[in-house]
Amino acid sequence: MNIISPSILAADFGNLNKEIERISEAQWVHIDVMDGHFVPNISFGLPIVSAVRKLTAQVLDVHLMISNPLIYAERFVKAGADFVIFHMESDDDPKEVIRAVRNAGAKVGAAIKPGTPVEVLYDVMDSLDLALIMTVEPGFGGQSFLFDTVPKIRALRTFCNENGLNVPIQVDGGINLETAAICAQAGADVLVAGSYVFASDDVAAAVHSLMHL
Ligand SMILES: O=C(CO)[C@H](O)[C@H](O)COP(=O)(O)O
Repeated sequence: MNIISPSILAADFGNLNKEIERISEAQWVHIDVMDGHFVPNISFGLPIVSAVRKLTAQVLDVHLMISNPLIYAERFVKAGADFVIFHMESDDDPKEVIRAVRNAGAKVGAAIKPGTPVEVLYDVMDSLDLALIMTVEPGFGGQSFLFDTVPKIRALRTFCNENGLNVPIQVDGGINLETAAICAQAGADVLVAGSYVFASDDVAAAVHSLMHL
C-alpha cells in the first residue's frame, strides 16, 4: 500500500477545516511552505502548520521551499510538523539542517528539484527519514508531471537496496492515477497529490485509488 499525502496547496483555504476532513482517508497531509525567494511564489507558513496540527492527528510532512531552512526548522517542528523536508539546493549546509530538525524532535527529509542529479542525495541518505524527488519544478500546483524524473526514482531505490537503507522515497508534482503508478513502479513509497485529490468529487475514492494502485 502506498502512503498518500494530499498537498493542501490545492485546498480551499477558506474552508480548511472541511478540506482536512475531506482528506481524512489519507495517512499524511503535505504542507508546502514557499518563501518567494527559493521559489517564485509565496504560499503560507507557521500559522497554517499550527492550524492543521489542531485539526488532525494525521502525519504532517512540511515541505520547506525556502532558502534558509536552518533558521526555521525548529519553529516548524514546534508548530506541529512530524517531518520537516528541506531542499538540498537551499543556502544551508544539509548536515546542519538535518541535525537541527532531529534535535527539535521531528523526522527529516531532503528534497531535490527536477534538474538536480540524484547523486546529491547519496551523501546524506543514511541520516534521512525521507527523500523527496520533485516531479515538477517546485513553486506551483497543477503542473504536468516531468517524465524525465522517473530514472532518478529508480536510481535512488537501487541505491537504497544496495546500501541496506530503508528510507521512504516521496514524489511530488503532477501525480494522478497514471503518473502515480509509474512512480510506484519505479520505487516511490509516498505519493503527494494536490490537484488530483482536491479536484475530485469523491476525495476518499481518489485517495484510495492512489493507495491501492
Ligand atoms: O510542491 C508542490 C509545488 O511546488 C506541490 O506539492 C505539488 O505541485 C502538488 O501539486 P499537484 O499535485 O497539483 O501537482
